[in-house]
Amino acid sequence: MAKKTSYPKSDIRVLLLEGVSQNAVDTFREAGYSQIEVHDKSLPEDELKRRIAEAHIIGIRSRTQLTAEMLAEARRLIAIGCFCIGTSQVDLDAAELLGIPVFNAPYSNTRSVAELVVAEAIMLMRGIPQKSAQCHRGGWSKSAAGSHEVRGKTIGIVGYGHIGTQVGLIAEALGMRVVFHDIEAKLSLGNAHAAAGLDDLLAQSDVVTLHVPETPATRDMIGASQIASMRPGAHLINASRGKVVDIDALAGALQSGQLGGAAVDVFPVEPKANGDLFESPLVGLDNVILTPHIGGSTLEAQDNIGLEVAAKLVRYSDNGSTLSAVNFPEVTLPGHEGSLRLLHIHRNVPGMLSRVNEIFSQAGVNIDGQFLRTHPNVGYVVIDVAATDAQAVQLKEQLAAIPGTLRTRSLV
Ligand SMILES: NC(=O)C1=CN([C@@H]2O[C@H](COP(=O)(O)OP(=O)(O)OC[C@H]3O[C@@H](n4cnc5c(N)ncnc54)[C@H](O)[C@@H]3O)[C@@H](O)[C@H]2O)C=CC1
Ligand SMILES: O=C(O)C(=O)COP(=O)(O)O
Repeated sequence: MAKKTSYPKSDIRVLLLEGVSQNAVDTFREAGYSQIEVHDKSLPEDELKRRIAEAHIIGIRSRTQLTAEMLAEARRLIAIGCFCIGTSQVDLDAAELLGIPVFNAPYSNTRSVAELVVAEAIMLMRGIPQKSAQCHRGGWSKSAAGSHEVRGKTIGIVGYGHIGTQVGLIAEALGMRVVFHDIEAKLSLGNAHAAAGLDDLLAQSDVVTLHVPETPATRDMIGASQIASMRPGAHLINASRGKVVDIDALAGALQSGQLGGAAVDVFPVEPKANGDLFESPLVGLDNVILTPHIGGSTLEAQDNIGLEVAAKLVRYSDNGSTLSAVNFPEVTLPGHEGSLRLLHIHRNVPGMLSRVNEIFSQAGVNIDGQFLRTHPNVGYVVIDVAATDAQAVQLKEQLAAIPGTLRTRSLV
């Protein structure tokens, strides 16, 4: 009998890195996938190149860099799962042009980051990092000098998205005044209000917290001149991405006392694995809370992320749905029981759909359903047909031969 599916489930290799939750493994197993390789850290570049060449599905967190060069090795890869929120570690455009959708978990660790940030705001405003460091060294300095309640103080949130809004709501419940800055117009939650701009926010905040993604526009968005616009003795929290802050400028401002303190969870360069040496100009500064990129690292968040991203990957692999892909035309698909489903991912050039349909009309095969979405560069069309096994193989080959085709798959 001719082979009807591009990849029967038993042949699909799933590679999960960076200690992705067991929930993800269970989700794949329950869906009938058996070839699941799990690593508790990211892989060195050479090894990753070898492993990714064999994988059909890869799951990573924030450490694994999937550059265009790395993706060029991924000849069999059909989908990428970022088991986190940020996706800047993946070259999303390169993945799209290879016909590979990328999925993430846009909300599952939001609350974990927000709770940590608000706790850090309290710690910083009480001078706890310095006081704790002194006690650890045998010192004792009981004093109220420089210690403040957060009640009535202003928290400035840069990036009022999922995390930023949660921080705002929790901070307001503690009696803080909340101002925010975002490049998009945002609905203010509670009594929060939009600052006139970044400088305005910096000038009125006792604590500034960053919740923007890493983009060309946010790189070094907090440098020496922005720090100079902050209130003398104010505090900075960064649990977004390391490259958003000029870390040398921050270290200078903390040493000089221009800033009162900082809490930093993310760094321009982070160790690849637990146990690797961590180096930063902030090391040794008593007024800084340093954490090893654990904003989203709670058991609750990791369990939810494992379920959410694995379910999206399974759904795409089994059914073709790309709902909530971050780089790809989004198609929500019904089940296709009884039909052959063909997926055709192509460069978005004029005339592609008519070439696709021509193949079915010439083969005398009726189309039961068709779904199309396009992005500026890439189009994704899904065609459900009643076809014999022999027709299925031929149709897929013909679709693959259309110039501009990036990838085809067939699902039964
Ligand atoms: N430390 C950790 O473990 C974690 C860190 N993160 C980081 O936090 C970031 C934010 O996460 P979410 O709130 O879920 O993202 P989100 O996409 O919901 O919100 C980001 C907000 O930033 C705004 N923004 C983008 N560029 C901006 C600019 N140049 N200036 C001002 N605002 C700008 C956007 O309009 C959006 O409202 C993620 O991209 C990720 O890098 C996320 C989870 C865990
Ligand atoms: O969700 C994110 O963007 C994070 O930064 C968390 O990354 P992690 O999964 O802890 O490597």
